[in-house]
Amino acid sequence: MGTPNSRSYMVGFANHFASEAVAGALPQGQNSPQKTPFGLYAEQLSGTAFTAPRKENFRSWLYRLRPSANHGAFKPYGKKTHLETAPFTAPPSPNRMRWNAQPIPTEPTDFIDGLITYGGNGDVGAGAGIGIHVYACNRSMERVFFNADGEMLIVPEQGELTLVTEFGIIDLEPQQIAVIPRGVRLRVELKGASARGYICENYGALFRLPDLGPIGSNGLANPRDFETPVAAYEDVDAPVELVQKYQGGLWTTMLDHSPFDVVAWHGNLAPYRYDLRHFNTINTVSFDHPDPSIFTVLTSPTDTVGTANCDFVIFPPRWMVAENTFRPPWFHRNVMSEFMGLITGAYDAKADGFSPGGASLHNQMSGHGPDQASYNAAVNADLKPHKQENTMAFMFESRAVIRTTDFAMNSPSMQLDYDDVWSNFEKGNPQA
Ligand SMILES: O=C(O)Cc1cc(O)ccc1O
Ligand SMILES: [Fe+2]
Repeated sequence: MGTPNSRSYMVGFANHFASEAVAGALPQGQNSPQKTPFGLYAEQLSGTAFTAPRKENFRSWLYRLRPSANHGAFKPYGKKTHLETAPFTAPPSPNRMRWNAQPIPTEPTDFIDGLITYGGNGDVGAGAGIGIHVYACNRSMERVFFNADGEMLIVPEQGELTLVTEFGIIDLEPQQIAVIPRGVRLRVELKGASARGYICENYGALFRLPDLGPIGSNGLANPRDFETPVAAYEDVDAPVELVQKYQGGLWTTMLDHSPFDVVAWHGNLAPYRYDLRHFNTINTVSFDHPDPSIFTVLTSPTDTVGTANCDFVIFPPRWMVAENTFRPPWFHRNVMSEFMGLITGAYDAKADGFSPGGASLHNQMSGHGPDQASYNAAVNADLKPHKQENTMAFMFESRAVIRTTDFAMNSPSMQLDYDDVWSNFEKGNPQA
């Protein structure tokens, strides 16, 4: 399949965009005229209920060569994968967990077959919670995928990708992220020999920018740094497999044409990418280590104000200037559950053992914080301004406990001695 070459983006977050790959393809002044330009098929794609309040309402109109209804029955995918979906039924573990990176497969493996679920929470059927996956693959997809269960936040750690979508084409590299809305057809192509990264599958409310409160009207992830591709389409009449994830199961059917046949579209539901290096980091210039919510890039809220279905939080390069302060993350026990990954470099709370492609899970109320080497270095540090460089860690933080899969629990990459990073701290001495 040939990939069209156009690579242009429109900027802004949740904008109402309009884009046409062929001039005149978008109907003017209405969505579904009796006869559309060029005989294209008008189709609405809804990301929220028709009746969602206007500021929460996301939908787009697509104008395509064929209706996407033009397909046969889906059959169960058949092949065994490591993909799982909430509700996760294994008893949740109170233990802290950490994993080394998953190896790149040796067998030919594309993005679909390279998905490995670590865990998640909530219930896909109820539209709440998240699934947490890693992808590790060594082949471009020669088929098409869509996820009916939720939007996908893709966080590459290794390897550049081309994301061919119904809305256009996104180039994606480590330190950038992309969000693919629920249902949007996707072909993940590799630019190099392999690729690896993380995925947060969001069954709940759509990701959005967090409120800024007293920070004001600018800062953190700025809306203009989000990029949505312009319309680009394939006119290919050849068989192609279409795989969907539906209520946790994978299903497959054959199409006789490329589903990337959207010539024009308009609306506010569309894939986007964001470069984490554009994050405008806000932090203390006086003392103490603030809560990590200052690093929130995107949030999926719940009905309980301030209590997220998922916060996507990053730990970007930044100046550390706090005076008379223990600068790394403190010891803490959190009501929210924390899944972390590392895109590059080292993380300031973990001197070693947490490596790029690796992961950690600190579930609700589990005590965690700096390891001993990080602690000792921080209490003895000369507190001059210090630039924390070459680092990019992230966290998927969620209101509900993250239940792990059997695969994650039994993976050889799991570090069975993780508890030891906190076992040898010297006792405090109030008598001293
Ligand atoms: O546990 C972690 O490393 C993530 C984290 C970072 C931080 O700066 C404060 C709290 C927190 O949970
Ligand atoms: Fe934490």
